[in-house]
Amino acid sequence: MKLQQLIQYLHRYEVSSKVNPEISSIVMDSRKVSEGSLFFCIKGYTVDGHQFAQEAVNKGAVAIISEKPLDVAVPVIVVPDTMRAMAILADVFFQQPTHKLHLIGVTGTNGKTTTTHIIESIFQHHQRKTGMIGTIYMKIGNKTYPVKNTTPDALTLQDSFHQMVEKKVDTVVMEVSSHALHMGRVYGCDFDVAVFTNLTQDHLDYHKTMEEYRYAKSLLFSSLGNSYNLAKPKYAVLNADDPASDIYKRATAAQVITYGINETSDIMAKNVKTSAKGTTFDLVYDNKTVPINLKLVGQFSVYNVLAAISASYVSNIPMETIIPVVENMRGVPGRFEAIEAGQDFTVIVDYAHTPDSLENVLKTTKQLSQNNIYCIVGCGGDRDRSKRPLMAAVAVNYASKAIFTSDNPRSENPLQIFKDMEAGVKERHYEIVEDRRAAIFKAIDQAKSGDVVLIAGKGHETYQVIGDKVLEFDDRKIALEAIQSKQSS
Ligand SMILES: CC(=O)N[C@H]1[C@@H](OP(=O)(O)OP(=O)(O)OC[C@H]2O[C@@H](n3ccc(=O)[nH]c3=O)[C@H](O)[C@@H]2O)O[C@H](CO)[C@@H](O)[C@@H]1O[C@H](C)C(=O)N[C@@H](C)C(=O)N[C@H](CCC(=O)O)C(=O)O
Ligand SMILES: Nc1ncnc2c1ncn2[C@@H]1O[C@H](COP(=O)(O)OP(=O)(O)OP(=O)(O)O)[C@@H](O)[C@H]1O
Ligand SMILES: N[C@H](CCC[C@H](N)C(=O)O)C(=O)O
Ligand SMILES: [Mg+2]
Repeated sequence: MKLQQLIQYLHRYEVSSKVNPEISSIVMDSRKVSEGSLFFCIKGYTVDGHQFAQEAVNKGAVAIISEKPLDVAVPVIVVPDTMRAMAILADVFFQQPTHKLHLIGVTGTNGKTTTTHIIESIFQHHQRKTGMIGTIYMKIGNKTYPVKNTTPDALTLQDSFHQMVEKKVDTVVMEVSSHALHMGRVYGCDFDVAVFTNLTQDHLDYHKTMEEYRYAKSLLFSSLGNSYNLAKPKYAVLNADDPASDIYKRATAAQVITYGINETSDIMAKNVKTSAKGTTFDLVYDNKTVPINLKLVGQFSVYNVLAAISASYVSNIPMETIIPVVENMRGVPGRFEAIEAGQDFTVIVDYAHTPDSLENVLKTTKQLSQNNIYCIVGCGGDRDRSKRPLMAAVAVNYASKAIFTSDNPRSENPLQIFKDMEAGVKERHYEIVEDRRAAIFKAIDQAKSGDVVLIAGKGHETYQVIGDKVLEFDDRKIALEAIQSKQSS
């Protein structure tokens, strides 16, 4: 595509030259520039990408998109906001891939990764070729690709959609984080179905207030089509039991379908019964009632399943296809994942890293065992500090033995993170073991028959970030080592 053809999609810009080179790639990282690239200067949180313009030109960039005039030997297109320009041009450059896909976006504080996996599985069983983008990986069919963010920047995102279209994917299900909505990473995405899981405290380091956080999530619903198109109707799938849904309902012009357990909703679960073996409920929809038998445990799983059922049902997948898939779902990596090596106590690795998710998981754990519950928990550094005392309080309230340990301390001193956690706990019913491996070994060593050890916070993560070091670390492997070491001693 030629430069001048591409930039005509920008609303407001000034271009320093009429030169019209062919654009071979669009890039936001100077280290990835090659001959023929169009380079976007992005003011980041760490550095200002404008300082890499010359380096980009040296590497072969044939034009630069910038927020100020630059003294370089290639055309400079000055725009008010390079991030916005990048999202618009990425959509155009990759030939508006989301118009060719059935795109389902899932937002909410907890349950996005789990819900997207259930939706993916339903569509796959309906013989659809799927793509998935989220916290754990990007997937095309069953092939996985590593990711840096839950919802990637607009360039990576549109490039991924383009690759999916090339590989004949017809349906994409993706997690849409509040950061992404707020930063405009999903501008240009033509969502067909937007799903809301729930809203509880997280990310106040970034959004500052719950109102701002709630507002960021509303952007997914307000971006759904404003005029009704019979051939491609848009749907907002909302959790009737979460008060934020009232706001999202008003934010969207799309058809609204609700799901829930307590409030009357279009797709409802009644008579929910949870046990260690699974969960049963009556699925009530369209004046029908169908008994459901899940292998997934915990009431929170019912919500994720209802959200996935609703998103699939409005996408015209018959319930006869949907129901057996949800009944056979065995879970998602690092989400309530049991580590089994023949021991007589239960070890669960889970990604709970918010007060609400930790509470949900601990409640579920308590239903599974009358014996001691060990909870190993930490809080990530350089993230919402105000959730730390709340998470600590939840751990101490629900567990028989809480062990505070390091999660990803990042640039923070772990001792300061423990201090923030301890502020939420009145009595000292907890222990601090800074080294996560030692904490896991300690709990597993002490666990007796029938006890449960919950290792919370890192789930599928295979690393631990301490300072600027990214060290290999996988809760699941360490837990297995600890169980085996106990068995052989
Ligand atoms: C705060 C934040 O969101 N930061 C994102 C941001 O990084 P940044 O602003 O630090 O970038 P930067 O390093 O300052 O670089 C600025 C620009 O200069 C460029 N550059 C940089 C160096 C160089 O040599 N040459 C060069 O051109 C960079 O490519 C970039 O375009 O842009 C990067 C590229 O898109 C993101 O990967 C990065 O996410 C970081 C890793 C992050 O941790 N983000 C979190 C807060 C986040 O977004 N989380 C949500 C999930 C939350 C949840 O679900 O719980 C998510 O969607 O992942
Ligand atoms: N519907 C739910 N409500 C509350 N907690 C949940 C729910 N579903 C899962 N959880 C808990 O939250 C944790 C994270 O779940 P999941 O990874 O699906 O959420 P996510 O929204 O993708 O999180 P992230 O924002 O970090 O990507 C799980 O390990 C579990 O402890
Ligand atoms: N997407 C979440 C992941 C948190 C995972 C937890 N292990 C941590 O490092 O805090 C975040 O960036 O806040
Ligand atoms: Mg996720």
